[in-house]
Amino acid sequence: MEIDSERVESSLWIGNKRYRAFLSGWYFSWTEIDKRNREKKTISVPVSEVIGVKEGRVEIQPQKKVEDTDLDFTCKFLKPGCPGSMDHSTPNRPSRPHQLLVFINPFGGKKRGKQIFHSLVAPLFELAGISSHVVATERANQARDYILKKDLTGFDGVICVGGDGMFSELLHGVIGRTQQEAGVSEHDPTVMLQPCDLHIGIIPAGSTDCVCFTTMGINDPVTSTLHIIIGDSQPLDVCSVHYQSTLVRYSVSMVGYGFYGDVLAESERHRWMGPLRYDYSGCMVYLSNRSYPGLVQYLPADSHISSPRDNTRCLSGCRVCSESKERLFPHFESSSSLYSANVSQYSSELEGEWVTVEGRFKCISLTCISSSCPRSPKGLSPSAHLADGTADLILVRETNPLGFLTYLHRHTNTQDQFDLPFVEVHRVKAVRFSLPPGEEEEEEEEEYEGGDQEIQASTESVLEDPEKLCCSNTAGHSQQHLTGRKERGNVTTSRVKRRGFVCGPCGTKPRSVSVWNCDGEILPHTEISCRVHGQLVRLFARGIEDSTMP
Ligand SMILES: Nc1ncnc2c1ncn2[C@@H]1O[C@H](COP(=O)(O)OP(=O)(O)OP(=O)(O)O)[C@@H](O)[C@H]1O
Repeated sequence: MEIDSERVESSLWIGNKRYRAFLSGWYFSWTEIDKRNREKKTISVPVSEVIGVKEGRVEIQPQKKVEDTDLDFTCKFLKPGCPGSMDHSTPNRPSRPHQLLVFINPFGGKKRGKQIFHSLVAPLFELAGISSHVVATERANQARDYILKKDLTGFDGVICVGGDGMFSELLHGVIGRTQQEAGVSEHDPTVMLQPCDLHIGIIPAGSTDCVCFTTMGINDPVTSTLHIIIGDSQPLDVCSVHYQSTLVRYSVSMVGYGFYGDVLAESERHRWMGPLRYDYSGCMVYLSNRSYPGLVQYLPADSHISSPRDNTRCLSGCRVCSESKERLFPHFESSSSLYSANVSQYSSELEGEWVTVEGRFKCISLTCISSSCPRSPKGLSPSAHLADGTADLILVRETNPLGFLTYLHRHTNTQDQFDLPFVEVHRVKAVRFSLPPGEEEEEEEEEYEGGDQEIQASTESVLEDPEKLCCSNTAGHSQQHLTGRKERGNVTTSRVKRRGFVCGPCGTKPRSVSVWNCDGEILPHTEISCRVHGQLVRLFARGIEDSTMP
């Protein structure tokens, strides 16, 4: 073996073939040598993409097997060109995590969370020398509360093994904790939230896994694990949803009113059906052919930078996202913390002229990301960016059932869902929704003093009778309600007027007010405001690579 300060060289045998191997600071390469000492093909792997090296012959899958032989070693690496392997031009060298906090939802998706973690993820973590503290959740919101309250010293990231609901728990925990530590109020919609240093990793084990699919291009636990191990870092925009001056929830994938709100409300009534309930409820709500009056105000994003109809895709190393960093963090200075200190408390991102749109809508959706999933590979807004500080606002006006079906169907094929006369899409930085005059929510002063059980009970009563959804103030399970309750002793709840006549194929009463579906949770308020926080959190991900593009 030859050693100099730059590189190490040695001969190597793989099976009965001889190779010459080189190890430099950045790359590990091996070149096959034939019997006449001629060099053949070279394989080169960036050292940053080596998962781990162990003495002996080691197999991990389908079962762990170690053959302890003196002269052998096993090197596991990301195969070049595979999902997760690094494009050599990728500028930032990631720093690898050493210790991770893992939350497994044993009941998410097909209830395979524990099995997925122990058979596919844990052996790779072990090989990579990553230690993990594993918590199998016993109740909803346990992961969020753990992140908010426990000592997280030493952890380089938090991982969820579950679906979008579990991701949302981690999102709320990480953002909430970061703001608590920075002394920033989450409730003030004008304040610039502190970006979060603690990375979030997603091992898909849910029903939809939309956030994982949108940020990786694939729902595959091993690919996700490899991104975590090599410490990939993908910033992500987050939308905060407020009711008056109270934070209600954070959202990444969808805040939807009308059709999407009604489908969620309907599906909650049919939980016993399992995942089938979404298809069933989708049909029922579609057949009821509802539309709702609304007054939408939005703050447009700079249309010179990008547009939701520019036919681009946000891919790994996206130029729009990387150039947005300077705009979003003008006072950024590199330091131990990602964007620490010196950030102005108030964002200039909220400057500009608001645009107002009034009408009747089949649905209104706001999404920070494309929100793709295996059933809708292009997603709600195919050209949305992961980290440009904007969201796409999609307004689908009242139309005939066939027109709306065409709109829905185009999410599943290659046709442009925005190329329809009743659909408009805008790239925005903030949105406000209110009911037009005459349709307002009637405010009734009611003491909001419920505990968890009361929230649960009120939710259940609403689910028994979906009509209550339009007149009740169902609280979701968000941190904001729980923490907010302490601060606001006298928050008013709202009741909403509705019209009482029967129509529609499923015989339900048409309502003048729908509900908001915020990443799969029903919001307790109708008149909300939303604001996009650019690059607020970081995922162990790299964005979608060309090779994995859906
Ligand atoms: N032990 C538990 N018991 C009951 N609910 C739980 C538990 N752990 C987590 N949860 C809640 O279950 C909800 C759904 O879980 P998860 O998102 O993992 O799966 P899913 O709903 O099947 O997938 P998706 O959200 O992708 O559709 C989450 O909102 C989470 O808060």
